[in-house]
Amino acid sequence: MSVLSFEQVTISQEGVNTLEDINLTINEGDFYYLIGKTGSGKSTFFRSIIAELGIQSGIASVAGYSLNTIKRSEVPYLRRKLGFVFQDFQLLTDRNVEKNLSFVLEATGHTNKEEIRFKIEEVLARVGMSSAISKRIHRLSGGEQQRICIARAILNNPVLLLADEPTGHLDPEVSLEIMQLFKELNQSGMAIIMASHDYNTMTKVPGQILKCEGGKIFPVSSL
Ligand SMILES: Nc1ncnc2c1ncn2[C@@H]1O[C@H](COP(=O)(O)OP(=O)(O)OP(=O)(O)O)[C@@H](O)[C@H]1O
Repeated sequence: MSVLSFEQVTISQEGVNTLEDINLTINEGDFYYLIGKTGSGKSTFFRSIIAELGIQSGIASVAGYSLNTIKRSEVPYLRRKLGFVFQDFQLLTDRNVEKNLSFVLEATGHTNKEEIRFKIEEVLARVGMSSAISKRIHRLSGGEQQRICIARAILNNPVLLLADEPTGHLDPEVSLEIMQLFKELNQSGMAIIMASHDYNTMTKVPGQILKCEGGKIFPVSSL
């Protein structure tokens, strides 16, 4: 099943076309690296997927929502079907792991305490961090913090996970562990698009590659 479909899509910012004529279909279970130089448009692409930037022309849908006709009031529902992982962990460092995760669930409309606890335990098990539930974020290593970010991203069981340089601040060994975790999530059916400059890791955890260059996004067969 397709989780993202872009047909002849153009995205502009302040009257200038940043990305043009994007044709791309991403299906459940796909794993894509998104490569490209600084300023080539990777963030622009992500921002269009989450409906932060509108589509100038073409036809686009993500997770069952048309980006051409989506209403502002529907955007939070679209985003609940997506997960985000960034280079900067963006965790509440003075709170514990459970609070960081319950915060997201409460913000997305969950009120049942037992259900919240159950979901948190479930995602922590998936990222191998069950024993950290009561630990404060600042006591965790960089790799552990990134695992918590991934747990946070999958709380609502997204169909598509967007990761922007998720290993950018991690050493090679820890990066590889994090990549293995992404691979496991992907094997469970979650589609993933990961912007990355980490070619070393990419050779060890292979995926399909999209290149962002000259205002276009297109598949390439090698780095
Ligand atoms: N708010 C904006 N208004 C106008 N142009 C913008 C805006 N934000 C970004 N751009 C331009 O869009 C182009 C793509 O930028 P974008 O941030 O998407 O690149 P990127 O590939 O994500 O870069 P990086 O790897 O540094 O994150 C750049 O030329 C940038 O100057």
